[in-house]
Amino acid sequence: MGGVVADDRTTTEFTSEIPAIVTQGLTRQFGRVTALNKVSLVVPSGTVLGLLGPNGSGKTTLLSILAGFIAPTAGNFQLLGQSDHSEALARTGSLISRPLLWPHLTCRDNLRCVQGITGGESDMDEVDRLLAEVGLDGSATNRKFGQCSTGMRQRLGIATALLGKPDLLLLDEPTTGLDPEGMVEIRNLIRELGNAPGRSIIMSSHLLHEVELTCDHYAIIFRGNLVDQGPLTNTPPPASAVQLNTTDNKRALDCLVNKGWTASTNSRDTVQHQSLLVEIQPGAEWKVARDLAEFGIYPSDMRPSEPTRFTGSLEGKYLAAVGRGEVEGVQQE
Ligand SMILES: Nc1ncnc2c1ncn2[C@@H]1O[C@H](COP(=O)(O)OP(=O)(O)OP(=O)(O)O)[C@@H](O)[C@H]1O
Repeated sequence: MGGVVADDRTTTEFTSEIPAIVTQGLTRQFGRVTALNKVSLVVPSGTVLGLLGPNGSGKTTLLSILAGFIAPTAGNFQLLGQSDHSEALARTGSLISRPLLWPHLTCRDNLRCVQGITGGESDMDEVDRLLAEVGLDGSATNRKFGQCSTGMRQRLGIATALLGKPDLLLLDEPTTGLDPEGMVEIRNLIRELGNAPGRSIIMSSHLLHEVELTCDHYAIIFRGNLVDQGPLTNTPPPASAVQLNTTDNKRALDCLVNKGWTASTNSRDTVQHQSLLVEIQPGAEWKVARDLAEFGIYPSDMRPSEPTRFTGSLEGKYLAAVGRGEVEGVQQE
């Protein structure tokens, strides 16, 4: 696979103070369905942000609004620091659905056609550079699109998004439908693309580990609501966790969070159903019990939790955010 052409400067030097994207109260109705509900998201410049959420949570809707394909019902957003999006959209590349190109044309001719359609001059240097960048150089260049594998088609789709050297890339589930090897290749490609100076990327995914492997920021969207966002740090998992139940888990969760505990509903708990999971240091169960007792809440059941349920990981953040959404009754209207 060809590498991304980058100069000596580091990404950090290019990281602008101006975020790549700022949305304020972004809302989109489809009839009675609220696909997106007052989403206020910040994507720092120069980052690769993973937009996580279960099926139907609003990821495609958000990306489609940012790409200028559909309008929000309410709210607004700045793209590359600009509220007037036309200029910023010229610096934005997107791959929102599967690439639908011409099956009887080669990869090279397909890319050249898209270059023409999107207003670029015929620039074969750019076409060949992009084919190399996404790993479609060599014999792949002249393969007909209809004879390409799903992974190759996806690469060509990404190449179309890269036309015009965009500063911002919007990729909707770029690894969906690929075999494991193809997934790894596309993830590596996205990481490489994200290393280009000043470039920001949002990729949606419903795979936690994919976002962990590929991205440096995350945002979690649940039933149209943004429930968490932040940087992805490689913090080691906490030493321990405890699972507990009370007569009012919703109130107990609020109390624990107020007391500074990292706690969530344990949605993997198929036995106790919606018990709580609290991140603790070994032997600190008594502190949790003490803090709950302050609110007159007494755990009916406390037990050590499996290590995979630790809440410091992205999985923990996801379960906590989705758990909060469920506890708070986040709904699609
Ligand atoms: N054009 C449309 N007309 C009606 N409802 C729509 C339309 N587009 C999306 N929706 C609804 O909006 C909600 C969010 O859909 P969206 O496709 O944005 O979610 P998603 O997170 O991208 O899901 P997936 O991972 O399955 O692609 C869903 O309830 C969906 O049915």
